[in-house]
Amino acid sequence: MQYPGNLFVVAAPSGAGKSSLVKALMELDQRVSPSISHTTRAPRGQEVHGREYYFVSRETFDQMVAQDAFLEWAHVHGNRYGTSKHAIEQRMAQGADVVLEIDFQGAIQVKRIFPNAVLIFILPPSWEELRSRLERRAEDSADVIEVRLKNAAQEMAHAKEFDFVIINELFERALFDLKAIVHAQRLRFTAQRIARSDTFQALNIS
Ligand SMILES: Nc1nc2c(ncn2[C@@H]2O[C@H](COP(=O)(O)OP(=O)(O)O)[C@@H](O)[C@H]2O)c(=O)[nH]1
Ligand SMILES: Nc1ncnc2c1ncn2[C@@H]1O[C@H](COP(=O)(O)OP(=O)(O)O)[C@@H](O)[C@H]1O
Repeated sequence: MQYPGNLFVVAAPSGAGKSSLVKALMELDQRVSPSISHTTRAPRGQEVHGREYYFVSRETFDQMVAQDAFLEWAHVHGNRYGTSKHAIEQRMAQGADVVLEIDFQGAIQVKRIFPNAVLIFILPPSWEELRSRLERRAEDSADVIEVRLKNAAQEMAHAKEFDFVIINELFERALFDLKAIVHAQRLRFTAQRIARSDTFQALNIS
């Protein structure tokens, strides 16, 4: 499937820093817009329905699955998460760059539908640091943190299926890497458009 904007998919084990990095990217770059997923997980302290996620019941989620409303969806850490077609289609049709913050299963589904999607995996610098970030974030119970750490190894085994891997040790350095990937993709996209169209004419370049 072709689309006029760029699609970036960011995945990482819980606590590696993907939400912080994506948020910082969007503050610096107004051309990137987020996709708001649906989830059956309960909201955390500061989360707002329609901002971080659409928090829905399992029944509503299953109904949406039955209606084919999701581009992709997956079971993650005991809950369901999905990208609704509605969340991204309009912005993509307008040519916006959209960033999906989803798990590796979703990322692989998206790449099948949109082969030009850029898959970016964020790794923590160490296991100790991953655990201490989850603990310092102080949003999840000890049980939930253990489930997330247990799932992290399996998630990280899929990093090799991604186009880019960023190690989020120093935050500013990782943000620089993420900006560089977005920038490089835009340049590649321009080259692809020129290769398949009369872009020289459209730009008035003779
Ligand atoms: N497949 C899929 N995964 C999602 C979606 N939205 C969020 N996720 C992933 O679900 C996992 C859990 O997300 P969340 O509960 O917000 O916890 P966090 O990873 O600690 O921020 C993360 O790997 C998210 O990237 C989605 O729409 N589809
Ligand atoms: N490079 C970093 N160094 C130290 N702490 C970080 C770094 N990146 C993110 N964090 C912190 O780690 C915690 C987890 O980050 P978050 O973005 O919520 O991760 P994720 O979305 O991958 O679960 C947050 O408290 C965040 O402020």
